[in-house]
Amino acid sequence: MDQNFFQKTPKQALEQLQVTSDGLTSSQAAQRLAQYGPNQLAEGKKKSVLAVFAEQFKDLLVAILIAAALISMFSGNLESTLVIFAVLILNAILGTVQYFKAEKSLESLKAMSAPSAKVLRDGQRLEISSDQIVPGDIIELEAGDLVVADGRLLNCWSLKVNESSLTGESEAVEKTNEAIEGEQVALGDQKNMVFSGSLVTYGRAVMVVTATGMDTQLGRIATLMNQTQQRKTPLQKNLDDFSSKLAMVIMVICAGVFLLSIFRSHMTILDSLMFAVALAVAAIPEALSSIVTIVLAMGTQKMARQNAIIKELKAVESLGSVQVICSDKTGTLTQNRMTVQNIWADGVLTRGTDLELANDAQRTLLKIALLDSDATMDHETGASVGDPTEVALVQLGGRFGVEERAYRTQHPRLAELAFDSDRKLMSTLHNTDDGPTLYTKGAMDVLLERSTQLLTANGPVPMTPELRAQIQQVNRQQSENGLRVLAFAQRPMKEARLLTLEDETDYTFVGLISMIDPPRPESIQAVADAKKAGIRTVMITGDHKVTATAIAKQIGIFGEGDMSLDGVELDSMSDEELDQKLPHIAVYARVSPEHKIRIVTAWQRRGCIAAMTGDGVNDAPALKKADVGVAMGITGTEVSKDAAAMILADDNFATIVKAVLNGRSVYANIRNAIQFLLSGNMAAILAVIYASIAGLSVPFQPVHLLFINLLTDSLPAIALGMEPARPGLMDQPPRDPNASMMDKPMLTRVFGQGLMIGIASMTAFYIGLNQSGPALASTMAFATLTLARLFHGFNCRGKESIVKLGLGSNVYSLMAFGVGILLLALVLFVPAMESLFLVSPLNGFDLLCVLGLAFAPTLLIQLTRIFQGR
Ligand SMILES: Nc1ncnc2c1ncn2[C@@H]1O[C@H](COP(=O)(O)OP(=O)(O)OP(=O)(O)O)[C@@H](O)[C@H]1O
Ligand SMILES: [Ca+2]
Repeated sequence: MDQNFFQKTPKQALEQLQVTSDGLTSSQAAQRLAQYGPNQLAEGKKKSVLAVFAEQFKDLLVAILIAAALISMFSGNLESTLVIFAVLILNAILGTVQYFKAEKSLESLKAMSAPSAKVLRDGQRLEISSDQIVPGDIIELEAGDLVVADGRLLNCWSLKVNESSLTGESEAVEKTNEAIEGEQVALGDQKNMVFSGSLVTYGRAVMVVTATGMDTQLGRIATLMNQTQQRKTPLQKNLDDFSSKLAMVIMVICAGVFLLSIFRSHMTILDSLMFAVALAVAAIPEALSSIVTIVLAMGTQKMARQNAIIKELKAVESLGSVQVICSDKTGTLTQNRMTVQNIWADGVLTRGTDLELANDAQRTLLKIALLDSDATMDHETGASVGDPTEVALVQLGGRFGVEERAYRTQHPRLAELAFDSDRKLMSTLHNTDDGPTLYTKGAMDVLLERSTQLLTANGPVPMTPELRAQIQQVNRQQSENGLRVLAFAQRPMKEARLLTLEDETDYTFVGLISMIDPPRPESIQAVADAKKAGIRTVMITGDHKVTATAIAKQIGIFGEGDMSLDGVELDSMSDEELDQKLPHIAVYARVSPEHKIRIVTAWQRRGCIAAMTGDGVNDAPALKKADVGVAMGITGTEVSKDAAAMILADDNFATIVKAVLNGRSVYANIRNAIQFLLSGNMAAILAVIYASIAGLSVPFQPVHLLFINLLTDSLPAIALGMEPARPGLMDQPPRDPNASMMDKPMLTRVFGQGLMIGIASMTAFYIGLNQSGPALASTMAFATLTLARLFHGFNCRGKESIVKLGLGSNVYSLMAFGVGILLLALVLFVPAMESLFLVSPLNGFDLLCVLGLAFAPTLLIQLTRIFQGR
């Protein structure tokens, strides 16, 4: 295809792409999708099943196991060798399956958060996933959108685009739709083209797609993007670190045990080696890292079902330790359903419900409200499209039987300056009976400052300090009731022409309209829940300070000793002063997105983990800076979603608090699972070390330990990961984000519980030894160790006794226990297993001993808890 679309006029571009201004037909689109493929960048080649399978063997542990298998083979124990290899292969298969499952779940999360585009097809405006876009599609762009394909601009209104991902230039570029002459024009100078990967920072436009997927400029320069590669979370990195340290310690101990066996117990080298191998196998927690991954993945899936879509796995962990949530007001804490309450013009305040248009000033106010707005409404059904603030205005028009559509056809819009939250104004230019007039609406304080006149029923009068004070008085009174106040003004223009920001001055102030945006009922509960959980909620809003404070009081964010700041006050504060007041500032009002970075940085300077919400284009940097950046799924811009770590599918503040609860419970569950696995391993380690010091034979064969570590221990560990959130979890302060999971209490528990289970196993060993010999001793020790660890699963569900926890409150743990018993019975009682698992038959007495000894540690732990009233 001819690439030089910049030389063509919009009409020529449409012709060449064979599309009308109604967009492609759906059959055309389907055909082009088949021809050009989905609009996405090729990701780094996916790993093949075989490669992933092979990877499972690249592990220190596996090397040790292979060594064990070889040693077994040379000692004439071929069955053992076969079992070890079988187990290794089984483990590798499980690991492979789990890798692809985790990848799939990550992909489905990614699909949920994929950018969308507003496209015109069959003359209809649709919102579709960006990968469905094809060449020839007509796409609408507005501030906050990501450009998802390359395209020629057909029409644009003050469009500014940030192309830094392509050109490295961080300043936004202004675009036009005029054709450009010349053959060779650098990308940066193709002002009538937009490119995939850029961000719309300002204005609006309509483009026709000229290239998609790998045909885009980004596709050409992009080295293969390996987006599916998941980065490890801090916890996973910590555990990797722990594992490698553990491996070192184990090797040292193994060497010690080996030498001890040879020199003190005068064992053969082969037998001594078996000791060392048993110890290594006993100590290495094979299943640990996969179990952490599984629990994290299950956690994100649960969160997604509750409307919190996790984009970065590490957000799950950070959520669990969040100490402060900085939230937008409008739409997140409040319903974003605005209804006009009062209007003020020409010195008269009237209720929105019972007002009649008494004079010209009021009529002008309504006219500006309807013309200087993009919202539309079907006045029969009440269905509306657009920004809720503007919908409220259109609704107001409806109450007088004035329909915005009729007005807008009568006075077409000649030019506009779009709303942005930095400026807090929106302006449009129209032809009126008095010639071209600029209409502006926006924040009261901004607009009043720029007004030199006031419109009365008898025409404009000069603005005096008294009039100003009167308007401010009305504004304050409205805001104190939590109403959002919008101001309206106009300005005659000499000629109809394109607007610049300098035109927004020298206004005739027309009036005020105040509207109510009630808090979401769930917000009040969620803020209270967060508070109980030691989490501070802070409101950050573009709205007026008085309005914001009134709402913050209603929701429970603003309490005794708290204060509110506005953007100007924040600017005048030094960092030291801010740091000092920070804990008491409940509301930041009239802030621009740049302030958000300063606020989040201040909290982080205190060492706090901060979550921050954002929806606009300019919120992206703050979302990236926060520990958990939270974007709005419904009202959020694509740019903000791109920058966030979590997306709220329902825009609801309460969902953040729910996600925090889930984050905490995932962390607690992982900790319990780790404690379970490590204490079980500790039992085996202590038993093996004891046997080697006492000069006994090896209590466990490698195959025994593998059976426990990979099968009977994995199930309860996963069940622990599925433990439902404890009711008291949100009554505690957040955990210290810097504290290691392997803290002293944890290690003490691991050692203590491991010691108990180890003693039980060795007692069984001695009983077997006395009854018959090493073969029975080893079988009894193995059976006791397995069973005791299965029982121990119940102890690790929490710190409370099982009476308090309720045996049935985690059915998975019961199921895991049942399956574990079944597997053990299979090994002990099916004759064919005897030679494979090196077990000898147990009689009734042996079984009774095993049962009693295996249950003893759990009984002891549970009784202690009951006596302690836990
Ligand atoms: N569509 C609009 N046209 C003109 N002015 C607007 C419009 N929407 C909001 N404003 C004004 O700009 C101010 C800031 O709006 P902005 O959207 O940045 O924040 P917000 O939605 O009020 O609060 P939050 O940041 O909590 O979502 C508002 O208080 C209002 O005065
Ligand atoms: Ca906002």
